[in-house]
Amino acid sequence: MARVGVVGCGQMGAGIAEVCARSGLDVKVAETTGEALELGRTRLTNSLGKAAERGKMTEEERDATLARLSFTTDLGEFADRDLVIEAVVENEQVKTEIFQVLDQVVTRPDAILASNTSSIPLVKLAVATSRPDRVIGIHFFNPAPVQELVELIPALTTGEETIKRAQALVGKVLGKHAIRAQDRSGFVVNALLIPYLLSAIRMFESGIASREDIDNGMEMGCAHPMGPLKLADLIGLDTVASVADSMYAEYKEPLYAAPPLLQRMVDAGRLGRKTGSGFYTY
Ligand SMILES: CC(=O)CC(=O)SCCNC(=O)CCNC(=O)[C@H](O)C(C)(C)COP(=O)(O)OP(=O)(O)OC[C@H]1O[C@@H](n2cnc3c(N)ncnc32)[C@H](O)[C@@H]1OP(=O)(O)O
Ligand SMILES: NC(=O)C1=CN([C@@H]2O[C@H](COP(=O)(O)OP(=O)(O)OC[C@H]3O[C@@H](n4cnc5c(N)ncnc54)[C@H](OP(=O)(O)O)[C@@H]3O)[C@@H](O)[C@H]2O)C=CC1
Repeated sequence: MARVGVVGCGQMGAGIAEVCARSGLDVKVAETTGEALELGRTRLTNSLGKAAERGKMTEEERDATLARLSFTTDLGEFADRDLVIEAVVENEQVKTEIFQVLDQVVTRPDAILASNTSSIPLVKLAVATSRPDRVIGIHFFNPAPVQELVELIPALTTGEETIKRAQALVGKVLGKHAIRAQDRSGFVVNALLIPYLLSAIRMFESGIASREDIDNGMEMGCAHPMGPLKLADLIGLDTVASVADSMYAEYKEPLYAAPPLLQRMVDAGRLGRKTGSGFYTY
């Protein structure tokens, strides 16, 4: 799998593209507009600069990584890709439409179409294509260049060969640790993490403690690298709400229901770090 396509260059798309290019793969990244592409390119270049500054790679390696990356606003340029990883907004309709387009444009018969979705059932994306045996969830964690884990989520339709190839890519090529989960909304990590984040938001909303005390509680009391409200801001409050909605739709359990404050913050465009304001100001 030498040629990879990444759709979406937001925080996850940029991180996934960086991870793949750092592992020696030829990576093409697609965004909808030139403006979004420039933002994504800057995000990626800054992250590589930080990696070089922190001694995670040499300046030569950084430049070689950048040389393996190309950018486009035309998904038609993905014809020769061996693997495409979709990382656009957590919206089933948008993702389904992208899978339909990818199915048309990616011409290699053995090419795999993967999604970085956090919660949308993979089978829904698989059946939108003519190759449901070659669709799989490859779910990275934020920030992708730093977190070691990747969840592999085969849909009911995914073939064994696709699972084997995805597993080899994640472990041998990208050097990440893969865990397998069934195609149930939230998989392993978000099924545990999202109710925790929602509980913290409910705790804040009901005035039990300040945002700082909630976050310090989990950072200093449980050695989490960041407290739940800071983490929700890192993930993006729109994404947290969408993941909660998908999980609520799947399980109908109150613990997955997005609290009103989360919904109002999304309505207000306070999405966390990516918009400069969420539970904190950045
Ligand atoms: C929603 C979903 O579907 C799933 C999800 O992703 S849920 C979210 C999962 N993510 C988390 O839980 C994040 C929790 N937070 C953390 O892990 C940390 O706070 C953090 C990594 C985000 C930032 O940590 P920090 O210590 O404040 O930042 P920073 O010092 O810049 O970086 C931490 C390490 O990563 C390295 N790093 C940072 N950027 C890097 C890059 N682009 N490339 C390589 N390494 C990098 C740093 O060098 C540092 O490594 P050392 O400890 O060896 O020096
Ligand atoms: N945030 C996180 O911590 C994690 C998120 N995920 C998953 O990764 C995916 C992306 O999340 P994240 O990167 O955080 O979100 P962001 O909001 O940072 O980025 C989403 C990107 O998708 C782009 N986009 C939207 N529609 C299209 C389209 N039709 N074609 C191409 N690009 C498009 C957006 O561009 P524009 O701004 O121009 O609309 C934006 O750049 C989601 O499925 C999410 O659930 C998985 C793991 C962790």
